[in-house]
This record gives sequence, structure tokens and C-alpha cells, in this order.
Amino acid sequence: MLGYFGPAGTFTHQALRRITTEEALPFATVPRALDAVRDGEVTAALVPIENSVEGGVTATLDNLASGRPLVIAQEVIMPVSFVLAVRPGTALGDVRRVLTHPHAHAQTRAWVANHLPGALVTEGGSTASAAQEVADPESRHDAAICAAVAAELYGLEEAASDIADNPDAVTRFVLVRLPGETPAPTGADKTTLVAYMHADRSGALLEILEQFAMRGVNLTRIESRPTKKAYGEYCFSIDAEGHVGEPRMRGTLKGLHRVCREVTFLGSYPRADGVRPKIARGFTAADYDAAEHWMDDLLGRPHRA
Ligand SMILES: O=C(O)C(=O)Cc1ccccc1
Repeated sequence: MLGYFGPAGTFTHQALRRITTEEALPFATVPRALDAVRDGEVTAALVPIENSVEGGVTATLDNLASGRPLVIAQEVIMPVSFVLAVRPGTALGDVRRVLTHPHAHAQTRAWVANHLPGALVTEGGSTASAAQEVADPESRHDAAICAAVAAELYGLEEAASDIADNPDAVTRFVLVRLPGETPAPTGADKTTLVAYMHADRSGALLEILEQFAMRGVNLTRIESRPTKKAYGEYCFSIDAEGHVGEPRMRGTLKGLHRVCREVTFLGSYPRADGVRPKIARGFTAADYDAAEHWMDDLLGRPHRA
């Protein structure tokens, strides 16, 4: 059984529907969904990790970085479109209190300022739980910012639709499982990791970046996050093009292990867009093999497979 950041009607739920039609268990928070994987209650869980407008979903990034080990098995990238959902009969002009998820709030701030200038927006668990709460006639909230499917599911009406400030926004979700054997590279893969640098070392960040650059590995995301252990101490959450099964990525991870205080591997998995990175001359698996064979010759050893 799979789990997801729920309840039914969240954007995460819609993203899950893109990869499976199987029944799945909703969890009200990202940490609860991830702990359900850790405790074996579900085999994997889908959670939001990044948005093209608002950036990283810190609840996910931080839990993956510091909780009991988990790895990403798959990613889903999906456009998101928001509606303002109200109890039947409520007019747009009557909306004073709005409930939604922090990422939905961040992506509709300008719309709310322009169309509901006096309204108070409260951030809550998820967009679907906001819709569920607004559906209660006793609710002190007049509207939820959520997906059209959530409005329908919880019996609300759309007082306004397509209210995102940036209509091209997409959210990235990841399916997370317990660590195990990493599936073979597909040729279009990503690797996610967290690098903790030595705080007292000048040039430590440059050393981290060098490990990627010197092996022709392109980064698709890098964010600094506080380690939460001491003020001023940061780690770097990184996505890079490539798979740990490729020699250039293996070399990068080994290099990071040498120069960092700690490295947390969060998985190598197929990228949602299927884009195969162009590997520069000198960095392909064949180039690494040829260098190994040359070294074996220098040492007078038989070639290793
Ligand atoms: O609350 C939800 O529906 C989620 O799945 C999180 C979220 C919120 C806003 C945009 C994308 C995902």
C-alpha cells in the first residue's frame, strides 16, 4: 500500500493518480507520511518537495535530511492551478477569512491582495484539509484556496478559478521508500543528496561544488538549510544530473565523502522529464573504463570488468 500527503483532493493526491490507480493511504502531514514508510505501514509515500515559484518544501527537505534514512524512488512534476472554494451561496464579496496551505498562499498572494484586499489568509495543513474545513457550516473560514477537485469533493463552489499569480507554476513530488538496492540507471536520472561541510574550513562550499564540476556533473537544485544543531551551521540539499551507477556520479559521491563532514544519499531515480544529460567528452562511463584499463596496464594487472 502507498501513502501520500493528504487528505483526498490534495495536489499530492492528484500527482499520485498520475503514477498509480491503486488505493493509497492519506497522511495529514509530510512527517507522518514519511514515518509511515519508516515504520513499514506503507511501502512508499508521495510528498511535495519543490515548487517552481516558492522553492523547496522545507518540511520534506528537512525530514529527509535528518530523519531515519529514506530514498527517493521516483519523481512527478505537475502543473498546479488554484480555485477559491466557498460554501454554496457565499459570494466573492463576502469572503473575509481564507484557509490554505503555505505554498498555495505563496502562489496566490497577488490575486488575494487584488481581489480580496481586506481578507485574512490563514495557513493550515493542506489545500484539501482547508476545503474540508470550509465545508463545515460552523467553520470560521469563508473560503479555501485549493484544487478544483478538492472543491468538488468537499461540496464547495468555485467563487473564482485560475487564481495563481504565475500560471506556469509546477510542483515536484517525490515517491520515497526505505533504502535498498538502487535500480539501474536509465540514462535520464537524477541523484539527490545532502552535504554537511566542515564549518571551520574556508572554501568548503567551493570544494563541494568542485566535486561535481570536475566530473562534468550538472546540478539542477542547490539549497542551503540550517542543520538546526547550532546557529550559523548549514547543510546543502542538492539534486544533480546522473545516477550513482555511473562512474562520474560514483566519483562525485566518493569525493564528497572525502571533503565533507557527512553526506546523506537520498537516491538515484529516473527524471520526470526524461531528459538525457549531454555528458561531455572525458566523463562518459566508457572514458572512465578506458582510464581504469590504462591504470591496470601501468600496474601490470589484468583488466577488471
Ligand atoms: O496541500 C496540497 O494540496 C499539497 O499537496 C501541497 C501543495 C500545495 C500547493 C501547491 C502544490 C502542492
